[in-house]
Amino acid sequence: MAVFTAVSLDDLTLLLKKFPLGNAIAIKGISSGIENSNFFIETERGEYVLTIFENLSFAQLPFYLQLMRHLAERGVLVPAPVPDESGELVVPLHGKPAAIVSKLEGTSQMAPQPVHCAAVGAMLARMHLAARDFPLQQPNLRGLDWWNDTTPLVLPFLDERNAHLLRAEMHFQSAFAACDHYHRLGRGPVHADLFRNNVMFVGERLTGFFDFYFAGCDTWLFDVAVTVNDWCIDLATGVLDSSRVRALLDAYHAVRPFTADEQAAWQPMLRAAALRFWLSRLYDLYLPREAEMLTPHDPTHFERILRERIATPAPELFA
Ligand SMILES: Nc1ncnc2c1ncn2[C@@H]1O[C@H](COP(=O)(O)OP(=O)(O)O)[C@@H](O)[C@H]1O
Ligand SMILES: N[C@@H](CCOP(=O)(O)O)C(=O)O
Repeated sequence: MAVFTAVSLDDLTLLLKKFPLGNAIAIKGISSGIENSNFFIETERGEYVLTIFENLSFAQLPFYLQLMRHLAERGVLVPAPVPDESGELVVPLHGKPAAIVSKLEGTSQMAPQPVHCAAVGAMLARMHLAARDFPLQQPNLRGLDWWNDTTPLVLPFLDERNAHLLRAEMHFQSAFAACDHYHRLGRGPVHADLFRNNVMFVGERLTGFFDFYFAGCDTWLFDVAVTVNDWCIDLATGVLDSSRVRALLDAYHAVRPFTADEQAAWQPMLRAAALRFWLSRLYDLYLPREAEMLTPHDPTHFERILRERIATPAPELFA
């Protein structure tokens, strides 16, 4: 269930009067997704995706939609937002913010091979470079400040072993974020949630990244670590698969070469990326929002990955 706000063909017909897309032909709710109400829409100009934002406000949305537009204009494969007749990317629909973006071809590749990981690594590096001159600023809202705020909220729900892991990792990550080479890491707008379900492929051809609603400004290496921790692991154990890791990192490095500071920060960053999703999954499990309608993701998956990243030396970032 992922259509929280219903939209009829009549509603769409009215909405499209403000867009250069011709008349509405069809609308179909999309059943996957957990945050927003999404619809495939067919218009006289082609197929698009309509999103009603259930939790983000009008004020928060320009960062995400302008970033997608900025990237699309620079040839990065992301959905391009469609402006209405007055140039607005975000419009009201049933009292909530809504946007129309281009529909990506293809489906998610949930069992990626090295060839898919290489395509993701190269596009991620292109994205980081293309966003360097993006003028809007927003921090990663799921960064260290959020971890500091969230840790005391989830600690009471944890057994002693996990509470110890969380406290120790927060201590480690606070020290890491304060060290010199952390501050020398390249940074800019990052996707911050580039999991398998947020990338489309047709066969081995990557057709786009989507779901930019956790994007923010952070280190590029954090984005690489989030991506590797999902694309390059054995899902049952969290152990990194060396051929997929190599394919993703080498393809990234060929577009935006990693630095020595990034090499030094790589293992702590893989831990940071695991901690971020362990914490958000714990928070969603133990402190669900009132409107939450779906089964939360399993936090133990990222607890396992975090323990694994602490115990096992990280693969070389580059040769
Ligand atoms: N631009 C797009 N092109 C094609 N499909 C899309 C696009 N945006 C979303 N989708 C489809 O909608 C589903 C839910 O989108 P998602 O952004 O993950 O929702 P949520 O933000 O609610 O988690 C995706 O799994 C994908 O199938
Ligand atoms: N990738 C996150 C959850 C975010 O969900 P999405 O469907 O919006 O990508 C996780 O796995 O915890």
